[in-house]
Amino acid sequence: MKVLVIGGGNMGYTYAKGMSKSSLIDGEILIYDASEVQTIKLKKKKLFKVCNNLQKAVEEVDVIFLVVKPYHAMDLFDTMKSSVNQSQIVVSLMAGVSIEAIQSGLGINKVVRAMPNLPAKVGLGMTSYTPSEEVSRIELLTISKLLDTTGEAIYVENEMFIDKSTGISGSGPAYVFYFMESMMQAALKMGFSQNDSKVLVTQTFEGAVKLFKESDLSPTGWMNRVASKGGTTRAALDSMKENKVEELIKDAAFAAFDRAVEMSGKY
Ligand SMILES: NC(=O)C1=CN([C@@H]2O[C@H](COP(=O)(O)OP(=O)(O)OC[C@H]3O[C@@H](n4cnc5c(N)ncnc54)[C@H](O)[C@@H]3O)[C@@H](O)[C@H]2O)C=CC1
Ligand SMILES: O=C(O)[C@@H]1CCC=N1
Repeated sequence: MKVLVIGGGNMGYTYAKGMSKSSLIDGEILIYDASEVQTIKLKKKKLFKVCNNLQKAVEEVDVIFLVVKPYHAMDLFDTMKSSVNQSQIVVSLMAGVSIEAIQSGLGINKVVRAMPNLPAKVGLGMTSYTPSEEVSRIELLTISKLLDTTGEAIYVENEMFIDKSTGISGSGPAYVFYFMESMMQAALKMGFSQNDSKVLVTQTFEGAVKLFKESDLSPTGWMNRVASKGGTTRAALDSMKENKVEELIKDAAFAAFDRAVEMSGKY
């Protein structure tokens, strides 16, 4: 199977790199980026066949990944439209661009919409995906195997769940970094060095995630294991409760979901 990735930035490069290890790929992954600077950078990596002619590249492949920013989608569709064909599968990693917009923009039917996340860079990505009805089961299985190369991939029932997973896993790494930054700032304020603050916080996150993954205990169950009655953790958790931190985090995730829905109406 021949695969072309369009848009070789953060996500496009990461997914192309992950997929290039897959035995499903016939030869090298083709990659195209509209920016000359990015094209030079991609060529230096020597991992893919970097293309200069988009139309020619589109005609050569079975599967096309769209990994440009949503606001570049329409221009890209106009450039590609005359080169795509009905047997090709188009996989979009773009937030907030609907399957219908892709089908009508390109004049094709087989579309898989997916929501990736940045930890795919280290093989720990989380991708959700959903197909248009014209994609067969076998074709979907193939696409899911490609997405699996970057971490975990789950099928979701419909596009609303793609927008929902944008609010949880797509944007989610930024919420985790926000929490990490806040804890690092607290550590610095207490007098720890930059380096010690980083180590204290990173190891705490990594350890907590590993504990959680390796057991059936809920997050509340684990919180109760850390917190002693009348102790330090309870003081912190009470402070978070009083400040309604849980509500604020939920609001943030819904703000991202709402924005994804709003964008889908726009593009
Ligand atoms: N960065 C993230 O954490 C996540 C990003 N996404 C989605 O991934 C998509 C790409 O995001 P990033 O990789 O972060 O952006 P990016 O800006 O790093 O990469 C986009 C690339 O597309 C290229 N480009 C622009 N117009 C083009 C065209 N017409 N043809 C070919 N290449 C073109 C740009 O030169 C750039 O290298 C977005 O649609 C975003 O919604 C989804 C989930 C997470
Ligand atoms: O912020 C964005 O729009 C993209 C989608 C999810 C993460 N980054």
